[in-house]
Amino acid sequence: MTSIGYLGPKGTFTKIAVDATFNGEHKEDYKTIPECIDAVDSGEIDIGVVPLENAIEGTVQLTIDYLIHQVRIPVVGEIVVPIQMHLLVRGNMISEEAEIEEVHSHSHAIAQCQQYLHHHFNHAKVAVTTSTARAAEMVSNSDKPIAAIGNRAAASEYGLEIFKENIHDYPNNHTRFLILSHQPEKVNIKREAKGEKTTLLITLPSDKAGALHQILSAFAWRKLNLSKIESRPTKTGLGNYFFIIDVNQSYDDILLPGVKAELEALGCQVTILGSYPVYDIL
Ligand SMILES: O=C(O)C(=O)Cc1ccccc1
Repeated sequence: MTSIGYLGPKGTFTKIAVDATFNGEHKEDYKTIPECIDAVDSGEIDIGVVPLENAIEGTVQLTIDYLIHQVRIPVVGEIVVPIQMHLLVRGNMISEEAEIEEVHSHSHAIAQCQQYLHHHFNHAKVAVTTSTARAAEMVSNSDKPIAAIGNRAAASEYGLEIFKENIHDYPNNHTRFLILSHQPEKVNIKREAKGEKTTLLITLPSDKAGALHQILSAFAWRKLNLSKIESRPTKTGLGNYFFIIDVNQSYDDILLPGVKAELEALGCQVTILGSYPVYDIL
């Protein structure tokens, strides 16, 4: 049976992405994103699902950096999930905000509720956990007046109450999750894809004026639509960057190989991180 690893425990947003995309496969939770990625790389599991980018907070640096610098696993799919953050507490324990002494969650969840926390919980200690569901689990095991930021599935998984709904600072909140696998033939998804993407990792030749402009023109004159461009440090010194570019189409036989050849002729290094379908959970 195909096994799928995810950032756990049960009740994370990642688990919501997995449940909405895969059928009855064996699902294995991991405590951290690197542990999940390592497990795919070593073959302990067939497929891994990890968060990549949130509409409010941006890229999950841990995921992208781990995939660039530590472990290269092809991206075989993307899942886009709507995100609603709630404040979760143990039942019958808390009647007003002022009683809550600590708020726990994943750093990305805390960042998505920054304004809310600033206005309502300046009195409280805010603490980072490995995931939102881990925070919910901690709250359920504690007899202190503390709260977690997480989703409705975590509230029911750990028997918590929703003290305040929808505390994320901006309404159109979505997260992109990556499906990673060395064995694309094992990826069996129960949804229709809504499109295709290709993600490229590009290293520029050093100190060449106009290099980024030339890179972008290679896409532009072929009318290739880009949905994201981001720079990340190469970690070799200040001012050295990779560019990560998402193109809104699959790696075809003509256009994208043409871009790759053109960029290599300019002295760039080009790596294809994946060409994959996109699934939207609505
Ligand atoms: O901690 C979780 O529930 C995750 O899956 C990571 C995450 C955190 C915040 C928004 C989306 C995903």
